Amino acid sequence: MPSLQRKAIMDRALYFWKSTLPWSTRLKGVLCSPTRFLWVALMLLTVLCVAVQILGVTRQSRNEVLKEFANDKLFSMRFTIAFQNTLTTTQRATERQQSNHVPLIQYIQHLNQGTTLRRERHNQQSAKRTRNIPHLEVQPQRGRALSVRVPNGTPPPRRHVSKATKEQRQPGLRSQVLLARKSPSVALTALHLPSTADAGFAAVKPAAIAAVKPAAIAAVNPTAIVTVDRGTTSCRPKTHIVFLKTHKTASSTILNILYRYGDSRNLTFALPSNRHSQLFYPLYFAAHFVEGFRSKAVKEYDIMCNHMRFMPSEVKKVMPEDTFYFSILRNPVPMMESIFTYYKGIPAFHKARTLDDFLNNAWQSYNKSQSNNHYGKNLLTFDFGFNNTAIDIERQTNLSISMIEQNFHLILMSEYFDESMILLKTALCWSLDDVVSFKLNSRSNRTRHELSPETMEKIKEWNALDWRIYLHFNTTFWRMVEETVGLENMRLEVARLQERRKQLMKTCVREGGAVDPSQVKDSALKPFQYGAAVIQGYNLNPGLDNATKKHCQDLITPELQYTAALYNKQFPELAAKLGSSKKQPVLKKTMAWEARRTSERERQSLLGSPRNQARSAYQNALSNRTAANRLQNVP
Ligand SMILES: Nc1ncnc2c1ncn2[C@@H]1O[C@H](COP(=O)(O)OS(=O)(=O)O)[C@@H](OP(=O)(O)O)[C@H]1O
Repeated sequence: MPSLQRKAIMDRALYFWKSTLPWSTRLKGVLCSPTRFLWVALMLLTVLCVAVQILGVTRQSRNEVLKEFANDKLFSMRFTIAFQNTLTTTQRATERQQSNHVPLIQYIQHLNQGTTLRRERHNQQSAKRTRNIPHLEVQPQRGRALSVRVPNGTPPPRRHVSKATKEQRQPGLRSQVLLARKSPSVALTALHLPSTADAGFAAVKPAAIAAVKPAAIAAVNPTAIVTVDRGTTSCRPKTHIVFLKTHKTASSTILNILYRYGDSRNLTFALPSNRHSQLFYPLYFAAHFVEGFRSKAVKEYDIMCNHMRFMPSEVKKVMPEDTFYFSILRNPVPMMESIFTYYKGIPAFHKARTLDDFLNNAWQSYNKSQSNNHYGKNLLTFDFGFNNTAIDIERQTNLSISMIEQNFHLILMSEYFDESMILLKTALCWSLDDVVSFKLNSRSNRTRHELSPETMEKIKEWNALDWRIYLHFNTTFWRMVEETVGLENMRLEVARLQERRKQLMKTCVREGGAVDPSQVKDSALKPFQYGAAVIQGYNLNPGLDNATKKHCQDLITPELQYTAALYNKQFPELAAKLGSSKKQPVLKKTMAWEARRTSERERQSLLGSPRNQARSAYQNALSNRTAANRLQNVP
């Protein structure tokens, strides 16, 4: 290119460069131009895009790190934490006194979840660790009665107390019942079994107590109730009580004892809301199931005792910290026979003609997801809040026992009902009259069935969790008897209790005992009839003075009627509202429906007598369902 031409091009470029507007002027131009919004939008969009990109990259890299962490560490950490919570509750009993709620929810949820091998291994290790924890309060010693002297003004170690209770604030020596920590592993061979457990399940005679060999009891190292020397000061009756009402364990009779005690002293019951008779069983208990809890209408509850599926952290939200927790177990063999008759309508039992039929097929056909089938397997385990269909029996048993011992002060035995009442009155500092009762909710002999030894074995296998828990607490029960009341003293106390019951029965009851529902004259006193069972009731003697009549009537009032009466007493306004707007408290519809589905043919075969006798028994039972019964929930 000629140099002149090249110079001309350069001059033109220089001119163009010099003649263009400065940046600020150009920017001004852009911002003031009609398309300025477009430019601003484009700019913002660009910034946004860049920001999203940066965020994406950061997140991705963080996820990578977390995934790696979760794979390697988090899984085992979760269970370590869960078990550390358990260990902490055990180990740091003193610290727990400052805390209202033991962190048990995760633990129980964990127990109820399905298991993997990895979890199993970890759990076994943790269970072992739990077993090895020394107890902080009292170390039970073999063959020696335990006593702890509490000096003046020093609060004794307690399980659920964070602040000094009324009792503790009182100077002087007091009576306390403390739960000594024990090993959940049970020497099954050394257990004292009820002599009648496998042979007809008759009530145990007091003589059986004397037959208990202290050596057999001392061979295990179970939970022990430890009485604290009370010196000259008499103990103060406990009025803060939780009774976990298990099913078919004589729990309605205990409920009646608690109802009468609380009713006569105007104590406040933590009753189910909306005039239900149960605390929304089989759901896990939640604090808001209790009437007056959410609305804060009740300041303090004294007694909680209706059917529930136990959830300790929620119960503790409702009940005071110095609450006494107790429950009752029954030999799973006779218990299963009772359950099969009473809950004949549940899907698991529906097709089985007999209990043997059910047990022969249960391992293949039992469907745990069908509603109400929990009644058919390890019902005690279920009621205490654990997984009733767990596969690892050993592990689940150990954990259940451990948890029960951490949460309950006393576990009673249905087979030793009278002995249980003496233990209870000792633990609660009640009088003998406070624990006298008549047997409630018992079946007519017509609806009982003898079990063969083979069937008994099948039941133990099918309910292996309940069976082991029962064996364990049967042992601890006798250990408690020995260490708190003493065997000889127990025999005397039981005799006094039985004598008192006999007197009362003579005063109160017309036929001298329970009769079939068809013969109960006062419909308000007829017990609820359910499934294929014929539940007996009582008739009052005529001509009783008002005070005696009231006392006698309370003794024989069935659960549903008494619960409704207490609700009406505690919540008159709500009861009035429910009475007018909702005549029927919410029925457990599924259960009622399933009960109806049980065919008459099955009922007849269950009643076990000739066809016409069975039919008339069934018709009697049906015709005796009172209006009150129809309105209430299934117990
Ligand atoms: N005092 C005493 N001693 C021993 N056994 C007793 C006592 N009171 C009730 N029972 C028997 O307990 C069975 C009823 O249990 P529940 O009241 O817990 O049943 S329910 O879950 O509330 O429906 C029921 O058992 P079955 O008769 O075998 O069904 C009652 O007979």
